[in-house]
Order: sequence, then structure tokens, then C-alpha cells
Amino acid sequence: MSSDIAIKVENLSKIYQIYDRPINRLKQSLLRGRRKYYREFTALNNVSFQIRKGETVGIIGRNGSGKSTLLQILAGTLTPTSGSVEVNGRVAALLELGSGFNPEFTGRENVYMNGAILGISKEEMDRRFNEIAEFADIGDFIDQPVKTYSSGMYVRLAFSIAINVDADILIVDEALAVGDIKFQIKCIDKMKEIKNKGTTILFVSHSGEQVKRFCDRAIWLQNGNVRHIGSSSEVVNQYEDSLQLEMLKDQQREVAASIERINKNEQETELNVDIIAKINSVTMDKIRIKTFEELVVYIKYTIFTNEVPNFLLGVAIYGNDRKYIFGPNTYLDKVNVPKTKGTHTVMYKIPKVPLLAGTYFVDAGIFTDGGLVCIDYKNDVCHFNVESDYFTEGLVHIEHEWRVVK
Ligand SMILES: Nc1ncnc2c1ncn2[C@@H]1O[C@H](COP(=O)(O)OP(=O)(O)OP(=O)(O)O)[C@@H](O)[C@H]1O
Repeated sequence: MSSDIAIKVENLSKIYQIYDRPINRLKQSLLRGRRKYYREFTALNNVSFQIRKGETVGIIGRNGSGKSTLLQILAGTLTPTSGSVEVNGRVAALLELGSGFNPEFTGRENVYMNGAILGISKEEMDRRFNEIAEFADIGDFIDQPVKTYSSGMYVRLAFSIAINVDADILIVDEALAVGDIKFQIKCIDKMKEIKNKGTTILFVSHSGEQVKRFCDRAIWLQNGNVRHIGSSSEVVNQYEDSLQLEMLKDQQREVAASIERINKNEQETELNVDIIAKINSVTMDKIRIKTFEELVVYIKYTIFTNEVPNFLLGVAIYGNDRKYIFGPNTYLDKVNVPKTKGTHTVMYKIPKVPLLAGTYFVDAGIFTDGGLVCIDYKNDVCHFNVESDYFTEGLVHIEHEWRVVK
């Protein structure tokens, strides 16, 4: 393995054997392979990647996507079914709660035991002990058996050991979510310090923001497969978009069913009543854009009467929480659009969209009388995703400046 590579994973797979009943496990071990008493579940499927020394890499994915399985294999606490893992350097791992400590031993004893596992001598641990105890800040509990600890105390001590043993590679599995905010800040500061010292860090987090801020790159696992590897903001944005899209698909299924019902009613209305106009379609050139790129929406509508006086068209953009962001109309903008009989298409363009990463929804409506009377309105008729590099935070980019005044 090249000397600047810290971790090299090639075609790594982990298949768990799932026994529906405990007795089946026994039967399997007694009858050794003559019959299969288990189902197989692929938790990792042909995963390959490399991590350079000094890199901080975030691992993201939905529950059950294989993140913990991967970290456990990298930390050496789980064996893979196939594939290879090469780790260059000493690993300190902070895995799920409950691993790494003997519950009957005191905190102090566990500190020394963990040190021994990492190949650190007793004398060396004597030198480091105070720093570890101070960082964990669990007071007299350090001399109590670990089984009496709260989950918060447990994480404090485990984290304190992991970051005070000068490991080359630090592996952290979602542990920060357990500690209190003050401790989380302390840990992040310490991890930054370690990162600046050149330690390679692998980090599972459910917080996209945390990964964007802290990691250079990210790996997105989906059903045990690597869906994407890249810069952390790019991967997190794509992952979050996909979560939004899944939510959206559910919503759209519901909307499609209700549109079908409405269309049926409309057809009946068209047959019976003289409707004056309707929106035929709302489409977009691109549904995936970057911040400051152009957004184009086409609204096609039909007017059935000779003319609709004071006709106006509006397009509104909403956030995914149905927060109203922007909704101009042709009346307020003093723009003339066709209002006579026939089918017309109007383009609505935002030349430089200032929105930051996320999924946004478009409504379109046609009205008369300055918007007082609604002729037809399409709710959430289409959506688009904005991707942005991690250059600022919030919903939109607002021009601004900083100045030191004193
Ligand atoms: N010992 C096991 N036996 C059988 N299946 C397992 C075992 N450990 C994990 N799995 C399954 O493997 C899949 C991946 O689990 P893993 O814990 O790696 O996912 P994860 O991405 O870390 O999830 P989470 O975010 O919920 O912690 C899950 O479907 C889980 O149920």
C-alpha cells in the first residue's frame, strides 16, 4: 500500500446470517453445512475506497445502510465475509456504546486495559491518565465500575481515551450524539486539534451539517453499497436531496391520486359549465441547479372565452416546509401576458437563483382582478433541487459585507 494511504478497502462484503429461532443456530453448528438454517443478509456489498493519511472522512446513510458494520470491520472488531482491508497505523475507535469496556472494571482499570489493547505501556498510560480523566470530567466515578455509568459518562470516558492515545487513525461512530452540548463542543474542538495534527479521522454522523463542516470527503452508503464518494458538501447535498425526493415521491403519489380526482371533476365541469381558463401544464428546463444558476419555468394555459379582463399569472416558490419564499405575478410586475382565447405559454425566469441547497416547490396560478379572483391554481406542481458548495449557511444568499469598526 502506498505510504500516503491510511485505509484501503477493496471489494469488502459482509453477509450476516440471520437465524429466525435460536435453536436453528445450534442445529446449524451441529449439522455443519448439510442444511441451511439461516437467511443471509448482505450488510456491505463490494465496498471499495481509499483514505489518504490526514484526511477526515464522513460516512453517511440511512439507518441500516451498513455504516456501523463498516466501522467495526475497519476497527478490527468484526471480520468481513470477503474482500480486504488494509489499515496503515494505530487505530483508536469509538464504536457503539457498550463495546470496548469491561462493565465490571472501574473507569481507571478500563483506561489501562484500553491502553494495553492499543499497545501502550503502563508507564505511558500513567503519564496520560490525568489528561484522560480530566477530559472525561466524570469526577469520582472514574473509580467506580463502568456498569454504574450513565450513557453520557460512558461516552465521555470512551471518547477521552480515544483522543488521548495519539492514534494515527480515529474512528468515531455517532458517539457525539450522546453527550451534552458542552461536551460535544469540547469533543469537536479536540477533534479539530487532532485533525490539524494530521490524524486520519473517520466519522459516522446523521448530521449533514456536521459532516460538511468537519470532513474533507464523505462516503454515502445505501443498502450496503457505496452510492457516492466525493467532497463532503457535494455528497451530503446529494444524500439530503435523495431523502427529500423519497419524501416527495410519497407526497406525489398522494397528490397524483387527488389530481386524478380533480381532473375527473374538471372534465365534468367543462362539459357542464362554461369555464373561462385553465392551466394546462407547468414545466421546467432543469430540476437540478446550482446556487446562482438560472431557473426557467414554462406555464401553458388555455383561455376559453374571447378575453379575460385583468388577467394575471403568478408563480410562487416554497421551501420543503411549505415556507413561502417568493411569489411575483404579472400584475405586480406590470407585465402583459396573453388574455384572449387560445392556448398560450409564458416563460418565467430567475436569472440567478440565490437559494441555497435544498428542495423547493413551485405553485402556479391564473387570476383576474389583480389576483382577487382565482381562475385556476396548481399547488406543488413541480419541484427543483438546488445544490451549493459549502460557502455559507441558511436559505438564501444575501449580499453582505463585514467591516471591523473598532
Ligand atoms: N449481527 C447482526 N446480525 C444480523 N444482521 C445484522 C447484524 N448487525 C447488523 N445487521 C444488519 O445489517 C444492516 C446494517 O447495519 P449497520 O448497523 O451497519 O447499519 P448502520 O448504517 O450503522 O445503521 P444505524 O444508522 O441505524 O446505526 C442492518 O439492516 C442491520 O439490521
